[in-house]
Amino acid sequence: MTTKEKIIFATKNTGKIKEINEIMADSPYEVISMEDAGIHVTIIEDGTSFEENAIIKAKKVSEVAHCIVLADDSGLEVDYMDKKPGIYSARFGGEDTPYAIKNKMIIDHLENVSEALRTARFVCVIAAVFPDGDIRTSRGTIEGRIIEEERGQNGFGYDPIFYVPEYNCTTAEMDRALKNRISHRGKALRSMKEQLEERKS
Ligand SMILES: O=c1[nH]c(=O)c2ncn([C@@H]3O[C@H](COP(=O)(O)OP(=O)(O)OP(=O)(O)O)[C@@H](O)[C@H]3O)c2[nH]1
Ligand SMILES: [Mg+2]
Repeated sequence: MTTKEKIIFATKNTGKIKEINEIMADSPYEVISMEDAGIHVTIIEDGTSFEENAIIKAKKVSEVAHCIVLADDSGLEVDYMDKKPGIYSARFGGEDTPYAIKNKMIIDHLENVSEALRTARFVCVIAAVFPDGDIRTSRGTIEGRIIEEERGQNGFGYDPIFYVPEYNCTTAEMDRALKNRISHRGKALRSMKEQLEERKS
């Protein structure tokens, strides 16, 4: 039996952990959450881009880990809101505010805005920090638009209001495998998997 190389994922978001485990299931790595690795550090996300924040998270955990550390910084860019909430997506409307209310705030911002102007995208940047200090990043996006009411129960966060025209449904209405195949996180993580393999060879 070959043992898989351990990777720690520096996130506290259970929605992300679920998707990351699904996307990394067929990889030669065993992905462990920060919590399962017994790492409890406070991370201040004071970067000005997804890239900076992803690196801040991975570096912070890397200080107390002895293996590759990955981190995900992601968010929703709504074009009509000047790409907000963007890197502030988790904090938009208050960190502990339920997503039903956050989603309603975005819907209200876009009241009477025509379909053509309701474009948005999810962005995900994955950072890897290696034990030797090397740093890599990868980015994935998915384009869609904000609809006028929540639809669907899957996924997390803003998924119920993020409609993907090609599939005629929101990312909360998609089955998990489809979301992982086409999502910002799926794309960024698969590209990171390739970088991890390249670095090995
Ligand atoms: O509906 C969604 N479907 C997604 O697929 C998705 N990906 C990101 N987001 C939003 O962007 C924030 C990330 O902020 P974020 O990268 O700082 O993560 P976080 O604070 O939740 O956890 P951590 O990884 O920092 O510990 C999240 O909380 C969500 O609001 C998503 N919403
Ligand atoms: Mg965060």
